[in-house]
Amino acid sequence: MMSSNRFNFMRRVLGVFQCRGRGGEREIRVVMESTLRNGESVADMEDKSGVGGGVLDAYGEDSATEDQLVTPWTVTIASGYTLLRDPHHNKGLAFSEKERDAHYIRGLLPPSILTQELQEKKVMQNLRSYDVPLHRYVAMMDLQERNERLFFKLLIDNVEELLPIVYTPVVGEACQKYGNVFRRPQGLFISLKEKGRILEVLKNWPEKNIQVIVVTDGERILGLGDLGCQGMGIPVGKLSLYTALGGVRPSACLPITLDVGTNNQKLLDNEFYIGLRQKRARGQEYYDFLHEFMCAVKQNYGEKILIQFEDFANHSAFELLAKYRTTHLVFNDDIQGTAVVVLAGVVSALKLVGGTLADHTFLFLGAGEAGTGIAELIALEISKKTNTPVEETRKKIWLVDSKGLVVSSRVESLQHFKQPWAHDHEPVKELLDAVKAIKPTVLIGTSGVGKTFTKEVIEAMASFNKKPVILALSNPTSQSECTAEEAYTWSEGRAIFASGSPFDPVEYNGKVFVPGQSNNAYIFPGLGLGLIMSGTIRVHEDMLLAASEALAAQVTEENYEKGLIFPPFTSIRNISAQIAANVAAKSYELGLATHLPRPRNLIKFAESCMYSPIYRNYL
Ligand SMILES: NC(=O)C1=CN([C@@H]2O[C@H](COP(=O)(O)OP(=O)(O)OC[C@H]3O[C@@H](n4cnc5c(N)ncnc54)[C@H](OP(=O)(O)O)[C@@H]3O)[C@@H](O)[C@H]2O)C=CC1
Ligand SMILES: CC(=O)C(=O)O
Ligand SMILES: [Mg+2]
Repeated sequence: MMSSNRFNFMRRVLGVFQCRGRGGEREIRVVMESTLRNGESVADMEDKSGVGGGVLDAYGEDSATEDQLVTPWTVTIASGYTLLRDPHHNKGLAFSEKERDAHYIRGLLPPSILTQELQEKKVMQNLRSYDVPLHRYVAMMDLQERNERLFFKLLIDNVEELLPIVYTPVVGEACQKYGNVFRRPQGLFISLKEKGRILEVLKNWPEKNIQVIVVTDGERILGLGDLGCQGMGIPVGKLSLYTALGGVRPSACLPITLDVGTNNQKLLDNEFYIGLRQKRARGQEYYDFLHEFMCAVKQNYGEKILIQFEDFANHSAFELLAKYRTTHLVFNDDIQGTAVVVLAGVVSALKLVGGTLADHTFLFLGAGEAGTGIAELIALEISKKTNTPVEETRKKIWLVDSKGLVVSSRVESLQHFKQPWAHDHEPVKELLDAVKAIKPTVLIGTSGVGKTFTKEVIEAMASFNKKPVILALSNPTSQSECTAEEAYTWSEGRAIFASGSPFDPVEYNGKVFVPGQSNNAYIFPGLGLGLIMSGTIRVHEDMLLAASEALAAQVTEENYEKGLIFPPFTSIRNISAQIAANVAAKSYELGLATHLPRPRNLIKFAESCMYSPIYRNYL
């Protein structure tokens, strides 16, 4: 039944496009015909989706019933100079002779025709010639604004080299200097000035079929603090990873910065600051503004729009997540995405250090979003695996904040998210003393403060652990609790180390150690794809555990031999497909998926959803 519906749907699409006979539409017709010509059965087609840029009921015409009103959209075709200026369609020197004639671009380009591969080689060569990392960032942003497919091809093919540019650490510097590097809008800026008109502002964004929003209010950008409106670099960077690492179509991604002011006086005094020049709105004014935003997003894009909260300060992050998790498809990357990646890393580390999760003792420096988020997911996983109440499994997890060890005598003055971690213990002020008192097997840095894992701290960890697990998660590199070199040297080459921002391999005593990157970038692209492709309406904690399991399963013997607890980013698209499939499977199991019927092979389905950056041929 479904097979013939899908088949009819395709026939109908063909009919519409043929009778209109417009160039841009003929392109879609060809895609459809070649799909059918590949000899795949109609049943195979059910395992494919339009999420990745193929077939979508973009204008709602196909899903509308006969008595519903639809907007009579017309498609205008970009040609000539406009085509060269349109980043979605521009191919630069890769336009063929035929395309140059058909689209009125002859003479607007020099005569040479390059392949996409040669263009890629040229851009990489140019990028590598810049010594200043920020210049590479600006060059990448320029490319994204000029030729989107080439940008994503570069990012996908050179992920380990370019991730540190478009993402941490360089994106951190870009945010600090965003006023200087800002060129063209890459997302929506919604400020307090737009209060009461947020829906109207959303409608100004040119793309209509948005599937994922990454939103920040800029108050805790990486470990760099309040960068106000200049935090925009983060949603832009995260969403470029949604496409490059997770295969979500770029046109379905919308970066948003909510500008509610900043308490960063340096920015307020900076003549190039791009945001509102006022102190942050707090309390009712802030939450009313956020509520208007959340309602407007749902009204404009529907129930299944995924909203990723990013780099909010913890005093709003926990509250927003708690408030909207039951009414919207939301997840907080810093609390939940980080937890998923770290749980996967710790589970893989067990292969190297032995024991089960329940056998280990965890100590965190930093009891905020990342710290308590990770702690809670580890406690939940142990609880599920050992059938022990989570109140019990929390007892082997300890946290240190800026005032020292989180203990029961402090409970009255602790923020609510720290309270479950206030165990009975005498007060301990310093991390080193806490390490000596608790004797953790796993030490995790989520403080946002660099250089806090001192020589003494690492040596103490190495004194009672054969293989201490040390995760310095704070970003960017300047805020990392220690460097890879410090971890390996001070532990005499015994540490199992990973960090939030990348470090180069380290040679110690004639052996090369390859540090892993423990970053939520492993998770949110695949998790998001899994939610989108299954039409999931709410995020459930079991989906987080499913994502974590999928990531841990991707670590190979070869990786372990190098001391790695994460697979390399070079296989991230495959990893994302596995994560997406596991997440979607859980969603179907929980009855939270609306894309029905459930595709039989979820991995194949995830792969078929993924955006490809290869140029299309224009007729
Ligand atoms: N690798 C990854 O994937 C991710 C990394 N991160 C990084 O983690 C860091 C923290 O983020 P997040 O948890 O959201 O931030 P929060 O602000 O929510 O938490 C920071 C925590 O660190 C504590 N802290 C601050 N200074 C010190 C200090 N000198 N000694 C001990 N504790 C201290 C704070 O204590 P108090 O509560 O007393 O103020 C707070 O508990 C950032 O650098 C961020 O980039 C975040 C998400 C993902
Ligand atoms: C990686 C990330 O989300 C952070 O540092 O905030
Ligand atoms: Mg973040």
